[in-house]
Amino acid sequence: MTFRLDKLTVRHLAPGAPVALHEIDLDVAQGEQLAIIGPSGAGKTTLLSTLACAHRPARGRFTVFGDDPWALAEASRHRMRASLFLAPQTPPLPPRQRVVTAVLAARLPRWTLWQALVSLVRPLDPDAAFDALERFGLGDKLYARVDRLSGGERQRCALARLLLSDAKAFLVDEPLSALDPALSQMTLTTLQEEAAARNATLVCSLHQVDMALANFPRIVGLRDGRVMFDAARDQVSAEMIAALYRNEQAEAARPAMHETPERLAVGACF
Ligand SMILES: Nc1ncnc2c1ncn2[C@@H]1O[C@H](COP(=O)(O)OP(=O)(O)OP(=O)(O)O)[C@@H](O)[C@H]1O
Repeated sequence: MTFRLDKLTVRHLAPGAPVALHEIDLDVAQGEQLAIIGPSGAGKTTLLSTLACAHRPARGRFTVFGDDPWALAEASRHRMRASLFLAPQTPPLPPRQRVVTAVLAARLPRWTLWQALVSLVRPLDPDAAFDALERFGLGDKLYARVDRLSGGERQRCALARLLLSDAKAFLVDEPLSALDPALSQMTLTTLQEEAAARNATLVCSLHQVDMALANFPRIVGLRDGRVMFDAARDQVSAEMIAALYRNEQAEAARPAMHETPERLAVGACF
């Protein structure tokens, strides 16, 4: 089992921040691939960073590869984190770095300090970086500067890092937000093929419900920090999706579209 969450509650540290995840139950087996969907603010990013051991839960039980990360010594937790690759929505890549160096940074945990320093000046394995970039259609950007990449190129550059990591679980936050449909499909296919090839677990948050349903066997719907459903994709109905994305505030503010004759008549009288 990669992740086991039992009634997990997570609160952000900011003063007055509301609970971001409420009593989440979630088991994810090693090698499983699932998509997390839900409206903005549902808690998708918080869930992914909790799985990456970046947020200490407030309550509940949480294990990663069978261990509670927050019961481990810091050094052991750090080693555990090296098996978890979190790809944030906005990747924190050094802007002035060359793409090749940024991608090879995935190898840092395996390198000595000397190798890391040498690679900053003369990249140690540019062929590996090229191969990883090429799988995301970015081979021609190998020696470009990170701050000259488009938003979508930067996102894929960060995902190319994932291919060079030793991670056993990929936690990918909205990887398609800056990509056109063809690149979106290529990106998901590459992530899924890599995960399957090394039996890594893939948890991916997506705003594109159609892409989630077309590509992932298991779908978790999050709303207001709660799991609304956790189902095989063929069990996810249009009604479940509509309920997940129902915008209560907008509905309350919108005037009724189809007034009944009685209500119209009453309105006309007063
Ligand atoms: N650093 C933070 N401090 C305080 N509250 C936060 C912080 N980050 C997120 N939140 C709050 O936690 C809740 C969940 O946010 P989160 O970013 O996990 O949602 P999301 O589903 O990923 O949203 P989106 O689809 O817009 O990226 C929201 O109410 C958000 O305002």
